[in-house]
Amino acid sequence: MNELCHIRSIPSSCFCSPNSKTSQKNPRQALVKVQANRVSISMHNSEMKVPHVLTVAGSDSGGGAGIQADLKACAARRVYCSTVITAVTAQNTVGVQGVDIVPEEFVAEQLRSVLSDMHVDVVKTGMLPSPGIVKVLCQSLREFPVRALVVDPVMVSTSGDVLSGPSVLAGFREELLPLADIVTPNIKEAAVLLGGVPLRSVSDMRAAAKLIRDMGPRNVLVKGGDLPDSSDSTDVLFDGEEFYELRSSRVNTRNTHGTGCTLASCIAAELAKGSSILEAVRASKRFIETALDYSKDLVIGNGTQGPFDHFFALKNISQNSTRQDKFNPNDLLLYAVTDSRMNRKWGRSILDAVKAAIEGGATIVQLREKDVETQEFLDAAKVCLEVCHSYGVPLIINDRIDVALACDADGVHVGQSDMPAHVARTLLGPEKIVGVSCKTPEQAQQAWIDGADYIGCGGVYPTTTKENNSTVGLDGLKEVCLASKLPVVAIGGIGPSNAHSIMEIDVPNLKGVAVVSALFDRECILTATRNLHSLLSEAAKLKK
Ligand SMILES: Nc1ncnc2c1ncn2[C@@H]1O[C@H](COP(=O)(O)OP(=O)(O)OP(=O)(O)O)[C@@H](O)[C@H]1O
Ligand SMILES: Cc1ncc(CO)c(N)n1
Ligand SMILES: [Mg+2]
Repeated sequence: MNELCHIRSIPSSCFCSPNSKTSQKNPRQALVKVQANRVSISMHNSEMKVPHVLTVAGSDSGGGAGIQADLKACAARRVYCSTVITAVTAQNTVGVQGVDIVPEEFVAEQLRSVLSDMHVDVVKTGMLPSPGIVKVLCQSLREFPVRALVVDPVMVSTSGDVLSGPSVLAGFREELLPLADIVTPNIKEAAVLLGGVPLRSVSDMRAAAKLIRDMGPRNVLVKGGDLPDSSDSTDVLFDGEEFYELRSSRVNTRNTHGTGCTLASCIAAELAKGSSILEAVRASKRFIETALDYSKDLVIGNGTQGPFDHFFALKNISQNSTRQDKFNPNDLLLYAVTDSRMNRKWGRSILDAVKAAIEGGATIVQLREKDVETQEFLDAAKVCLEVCHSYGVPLIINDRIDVALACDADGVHVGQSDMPAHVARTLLGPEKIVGVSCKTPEQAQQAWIDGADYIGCGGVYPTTTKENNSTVGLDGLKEVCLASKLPVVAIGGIGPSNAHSIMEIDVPNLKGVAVVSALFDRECILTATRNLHSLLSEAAKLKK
C-alpha cells in the first residue's frame, strides 16, 4: 500500500454531468468530481473521510460469524462497514440448521447500490454460496475497482456444516483468487482448495500457502486455529518471497465461533486505514487473541462453539456491576477527599484511611495523592476500589486519568488547569463520573457543556490543604449553584462547625460537602466521619 493508493480510480458511473439529476440532488458528488479531475480527492475542510470496508458475506442468525461478525469487527476497529448479503443462514452455537441463498441478480443489485454510491476502500468476502454469486462479484470488482480485496474462502463451518460447496471452487481458482490481495483459508479450506490433502502441521501450512499463492492472490494466510494438538495458535503468511509464522498463545475457550470472519474483516479494516499486509495481519491476530481471552468465560448458547465479544475495549464502561451504573447526585452528601501528607502525619495507609471514612458514612471517596509515586498510587487505588465497591461507594481519582483508567475507577475529578473535562469525558467514556472544580458561574456553565457530572465549588472557607486558594464564600457558592445545571458539592475549610451553614443555602442542586482535614487530619477518622455524616443527614432531611 503506498500513498498513491489513496487516489482511487472513480468509476464514471458515479458522476453525472452538472445538469444531471444526481448532481443537483447531491452537490457533494459534483465537488468530488471536479477535484477528482485534478487528480486528488480531498474533502471539504469539515468533511471527514471514513475508512470503508464492504463485506460480501452470509448472515449468521446466531450473531457470531458472517455479516454480524464483520460489522462488529469493523466497528471495533473504527472502520465503516457496508454489507452485501449472499445467504441467510439459520445457525446457532450447535450448528447450521438451514441456508437460504440470495439469488445472484439480487447480490449484483446490492453490489451496484453500494459500489456506485459509496467510496469503498476494501472489499472483504466471506460465504459465497454459488458459482453465479462468485461471478457477479468478480464482475462488480472489475467495474468498480477498490484498493484491496480480502478473500476469506468460507466453505465449511467449524461445526462441519457446508456453507459453500465444491461448485464454487472453479470460480475461486480462476476468477476470484487472482483479484485478491490476500486470501485467508483455515486448514480445512486450504486442503479443499488444493484438492483434498489434509494439513497436519505448520510445515504443511507453509507448503499449502505456497501452492495457493500460485492460484494468483498476492498474499496467502493459512490459519492454524483448527490445527489439532497445538499449544499455540500459529498462522502462516506467505507474500511470494517470505514466510511469516505468526504465533499467539491458544486461548482455552469454546468461544471461537466467528474468529475466521473477524480476522478477515479486521485485516480489511486495517488495510482500509492504510496499513501494509503484514501490519494488518499482525494487528488483527492480536485483536483476536485479546478478544478471545476477554471472552473465554462467556456463556451464550448451549452448543459447543460460542461467539466472543468484539467490544472488549468497552469492558470498563459496561461491566461495573457492583456500583449502580448511573451517577447519583445524592452520593455527593459526604465526599471524603484523601491527602497523602495527612496520612503520613498520622502513620496511616491510604487504604486504612479510606476504609475508616467509608465505615463512618462517606458517600463518595476521592483519592487525591499529590506526592505519591504512580505505581504506589495505582496499587492503592486498586485496593481502595475493592473496598469502596463492597460498600457501594463510588471511587473518584483526582486529576490522574491514567490511574483512573488503569484501575477502572468510577471517575475522575479535574481542576481548571488539569486535563479539560471534555477530554476526560472522551477518554473515560460516557458512563464514568467526571467532576470539575469551579469558582465562577462561567466555569460551571463550561463544565456542563464539557459533559461533567458534578462540580466542586470552593474554597468556600480558607483551607490549609490547598495553597494560594482564593475563597468564594457562601455568597460565591450560592451564585455558582444558581448558575449551575449540574449538582454541586461545596469544598474548602468545611467541618462540623460550619457544614450546617452550607446546607442551609436554599438551592436544590447543592448536594453536600467535600472534606479533607475534618476527616483525615483527625485522630479517629471513623468518629469524625460518623459525626459529620449524621449532621449532614439531618440537614439534608430538613432541606427536603
Ligand atoms: N483458541 C484460540 N486461541 C487463539 N487464537 C485462535 C484460537 N482459535 C482460533 N484462533 C485464531 O483465530 C483466527 C481464525 O482461525 P481459524 O483457523 O479458527 O479460522 P476459521 O476456522 O476460518 O474460523 P471460524 O471458526 O470463524 O470458521 C486465526 O488467527 C487463529 O490463529
Ligand atoms: C454465515 C457464515 N459465514 C461464515 C461462517 C464461518 O465461520 C459461518 N459459520 N457462517
Ligand atoms: Mg475455526
